[in-house]
Amino acid sequence: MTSSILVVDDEPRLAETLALALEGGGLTSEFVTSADSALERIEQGEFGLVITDLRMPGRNGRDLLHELQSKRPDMPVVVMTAYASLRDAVALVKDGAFDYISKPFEIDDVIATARRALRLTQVVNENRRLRAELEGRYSFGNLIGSSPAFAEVLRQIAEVCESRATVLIQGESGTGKELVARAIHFNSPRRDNPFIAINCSAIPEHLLESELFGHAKGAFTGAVAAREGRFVTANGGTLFLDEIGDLPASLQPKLLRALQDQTFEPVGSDRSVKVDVRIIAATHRDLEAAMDDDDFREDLYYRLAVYPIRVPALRERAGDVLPIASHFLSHFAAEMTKKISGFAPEAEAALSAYQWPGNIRELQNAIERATIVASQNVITPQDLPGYVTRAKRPAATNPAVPSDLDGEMERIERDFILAALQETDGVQVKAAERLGIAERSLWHRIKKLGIKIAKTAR
Ligand SMILES: Nc1ncnc2c1ncn2[C@@H]1O[C@H](COP(=O)(O)OP(=O)(O)OP(=O)(O)O)[C@@H](O)[C@H]1O
Repeated sequence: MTSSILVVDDEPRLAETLALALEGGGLTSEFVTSADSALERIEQGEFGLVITDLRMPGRNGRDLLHELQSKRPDMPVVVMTAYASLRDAVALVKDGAFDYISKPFEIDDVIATARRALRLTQVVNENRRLRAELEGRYSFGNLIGSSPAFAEVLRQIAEVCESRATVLIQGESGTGKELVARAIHFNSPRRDNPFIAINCSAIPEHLLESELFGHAKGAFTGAVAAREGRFVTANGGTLFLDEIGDLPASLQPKLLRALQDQTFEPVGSDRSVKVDVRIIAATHRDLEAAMDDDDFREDLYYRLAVYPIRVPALRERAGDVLPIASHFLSHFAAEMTKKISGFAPEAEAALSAYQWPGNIRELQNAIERATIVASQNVITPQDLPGYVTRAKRPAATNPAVPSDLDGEMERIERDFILAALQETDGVQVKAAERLGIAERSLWHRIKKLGIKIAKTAR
């Protein structure tokens, strides 16, 4: 038990009395009478605190502290000493002991010190547990997918995670861009420092600057106190700028400078702040098209895209649909305590055939809903949303190898765009939504493919 205390004193009577007194205070404790037996005991059991006498024959309290610092760096050690060697005890606290107790002591003081030390152990353990959980959650193991398109993403994560290079993650909504960013952070040397995410499109323009860079007291109405921005909160770690394509033009130069020099001034302040932050940005927008339209600064784009990663849409990694669906099914079935063993073959066929314009997020929602409505021990097509089972697509078994891949791809793209426009009566915003792409990107494709839209249909 990590809340147990080990008392070490060469005077057996004193050691026993202290151990009993601690027990009397509601704490668990044991005692030993030498540093050697203490080390042996610690090897066998879990202790949350060691209280040791300083002067002992053989290895003394100082030796024990040093030994524990290398073997169990998180274990707090409290040293006890008679008044005459108080200076030594104070020196040991500077050296890393948690605290000291001078003999003779008041037992209540010892209990209070022990409680404080045990609380520290608890916090350290809790922190370690949470970190292990987070690392587990974002380790590569939880990024599901083995299709060639996704394997390339995993390879890129592994390649870039060790460096501090700025990464630009591009991909449609719901493809897992944030998960990729987290995987990079939690596999980087910065993993013990914060991962801070901010969505540039969710915060009004006038607040975004202070959100990112902080503000001085009185910088604007309502700024009653100075506040640190996300750049400072993320110091030493990673700042994830989601939807960077929506960063207002007015803030782009300031971000560029922060990226170049790791320096900026909080709003309303002329004092520069220097930070050490790794930037990972993501967008579902076509930034190159935005650059062409002068919506996004070219210099900022190149600063961000030092290492670009493109996360494929789910329809480009069709082989991953069923493994990801099964992952979500086990998750939701466990959460809802339902016994569902898998998918009926017809349900699998429907899931595989559907295009998933909303990508993994759409798949996740569909599986959550299916788990709720399922009445058998497998998911049947009736449990899936109607638009999934109704969607028709020719079976892609043994497709003929085209002699002109580019032409063929354009034909497929044109067919999908025309179908979406037809379904949405030519309303481009809706068609783009249906296809899971930005309206601007749809417009570019329409232009590129020379698709003619009837005048009435816009
Ligand atoms: N490879 C994967 N394996 C398992 N789950 C995934 C994977 N990729 C994404 N997910 C899950 O899909 C959901 C959407 O992922 P995420 O939020 O990272 O997407 P996004 O691209 O950042 O979306 P948006 O652009 O809308 O912000 C999340 O619940 C995430 O856990």
